[in-house]
Amino acid sequence: MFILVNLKAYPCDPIEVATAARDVAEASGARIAVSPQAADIARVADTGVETWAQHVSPNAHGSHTGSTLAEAVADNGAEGTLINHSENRLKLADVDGSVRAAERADLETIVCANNPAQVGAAAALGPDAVAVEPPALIGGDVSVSTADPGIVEDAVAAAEAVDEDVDVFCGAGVSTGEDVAAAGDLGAAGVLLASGVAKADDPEAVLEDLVSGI
Ligand SMILES: O=C(CO)COP(=O)(O)O
Repeated sequence: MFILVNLKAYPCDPIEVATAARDVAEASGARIAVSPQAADIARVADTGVETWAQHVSPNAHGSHTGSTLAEAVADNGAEGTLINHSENRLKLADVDGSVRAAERADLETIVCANNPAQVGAAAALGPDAVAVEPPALIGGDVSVSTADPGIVEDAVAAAEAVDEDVDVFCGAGVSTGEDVAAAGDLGAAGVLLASGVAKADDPEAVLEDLVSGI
């Protein structure tokens, strides 16, 4: 199970989370990555933790003010990128363009989707993985794997029907090792989470609990 911590725009210390994630990953052998604000990618990557961007734009080099260039995040240490999110919704054509931009820059890709139908559409674009995250459960206390296990199973089936090589992650409300174990039992290859770590008083303790569920 891959644990990807999306820091969104939370007011946490990205370096504190990154060093905790690095240490827990090293001690446990688990794969843990941190996805900070774009401006923090280089210093988060400097800690040695696996670092992901939260977004890349569909465009390549050129006259694109305000874009987040895939090549730029890769040059600054990102190894992968999230694409699309319930909180940053893209048109399908832009999801496609961002997956292609990430491929050009050798970034691994996870496309986020709200439901199994979107998972199928996203899987057709050939990312490395898709993540199903029901918007109503994002930021809540109950994990998707407990509140709506069927949506995870349906997402796994939807992706498999389109492309067996596309992994499925789940996210929303994940905060414990039990949540991670339940997600794995439902067929997820990893979890995407945010508030459980970004808002924690002790991010390292939460990460240690999370890896106990792998
Ligand atoms: O949106 C999410 C990760 O991308 C999930 O957020 P929470 O873990 O805060 O529910």
